[in-house]
Amino acid sequence: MNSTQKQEIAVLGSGSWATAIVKILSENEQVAIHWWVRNPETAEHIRTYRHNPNYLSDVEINPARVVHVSSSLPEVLAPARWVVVAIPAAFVKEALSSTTAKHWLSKKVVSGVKGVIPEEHLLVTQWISREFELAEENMAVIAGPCHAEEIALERQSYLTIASLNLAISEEFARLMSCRYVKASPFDDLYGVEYCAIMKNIIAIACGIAHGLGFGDNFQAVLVANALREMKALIDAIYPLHRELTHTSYLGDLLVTAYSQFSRNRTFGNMIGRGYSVKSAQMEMKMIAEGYYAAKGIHEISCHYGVHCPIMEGVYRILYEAAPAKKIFDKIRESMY
Ligand SMILES: NC(=O)C1=CN([C@@H]2O[C@H](COP(=O)(O)OP(=O)(O)OC[C@H]3O[C@@H](n4cnc5c(N)ncnc54)[C@H](OP(=O)(O)O)[C@@H]3O)[C@@H](O)[C@H]2O)C=CC1
Ligand SMILES: O=C(CO)COP(=O)(O)O
Repeated sequence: MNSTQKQEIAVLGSGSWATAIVKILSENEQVAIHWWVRNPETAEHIRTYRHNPNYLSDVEINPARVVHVSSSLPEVLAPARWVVVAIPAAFVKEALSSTTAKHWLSKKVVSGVKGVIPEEHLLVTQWISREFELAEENMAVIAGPCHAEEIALERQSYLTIASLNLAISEEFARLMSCRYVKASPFDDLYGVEYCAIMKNIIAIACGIAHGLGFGDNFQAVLVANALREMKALIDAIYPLHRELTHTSYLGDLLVTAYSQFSRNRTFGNMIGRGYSVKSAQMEMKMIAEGYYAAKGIHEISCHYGVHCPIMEGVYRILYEAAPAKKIFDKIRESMY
């Protein structure tokens, strides 16, 4: 690429994370962003007023970088070399259903999604790679402890760009680095993607514990035990020497487990306080990915025969209406 050529990037999704990614990428004058926003009225609002009306609405959208906002997926994909997916996992299949392999030809795909594709038991990168006939080496994920709300405030944040192909992670990490974001390349694509999914379930567990009246002492032990659980499952699925103290595993778990911005923790807190799943979901304007992930990870851990008492407990509370207090009494006994 010569120095005047732009990096054409499609960003798919119009929630908080897609908006934050658009903001980060817009800091780089070498990029041209084509933004897919599913609702045509929202797209029109962004084109006219340069703000997403529904999420991170204080963020100003820079027209010099965001050159195209559209509800047509084929239109947005056509010019792009990179495609960033930031749609909650439960809706990815439906959202991409208007496209075929020909729309994705030669693209490099970066997933910002932290969830499993329902019923498929596949990570988002695996599903996209299979569905649109892309090599796994052309896939990457954006991970790390980073809440969209803090990106809106330009608070110093760290991201990990993981791919089987280090050249891709390095190139995209450069595009995602700016004054308030340091993005680093990494090679454990599937380990990072699985951990990012599991930490959302653990955050729900932390929220439930808080809602039930447990304190910080209990939560610290819950998180430490949960980290071992995550390691046992990921090592069974993708055996590899990995230090879970890396920012993209432990850091991501900590921010979601403890942050005031965490959707999953907020959702869990309501469950612990006695809300039904339906009423807690209705209270939330945003998506708690851990709700869907609890089912996917339950099925995957059963398949691999790995005992995950904390994540399993969350699954039983959310999907089998098991009483939270009873499940947490058992978890309390089993932890050390
Ligand atoms: N928020 C964050 O800080 C971070 C989020 N992530 C991940 O990013 C992904 C996206 O989450 P996030 O941006 O937070 O989500 P939000 O809760 O902010 O937004 C929800 C998004 O889901 C869309 N949506 C709702 N229902 C449907 C549907 N039926 N079909 C298609 N789309 C639908 C909404 O579209 P509409 O507005 O049109 O209804 C909206 O764009 C998740 O996997 C999350 O884990 C990762 C890192 C940080
Ligand atoms: O996946 C996310 C951030 O990593 C979003 O979930 P939380 O808002 O629960 O942290």
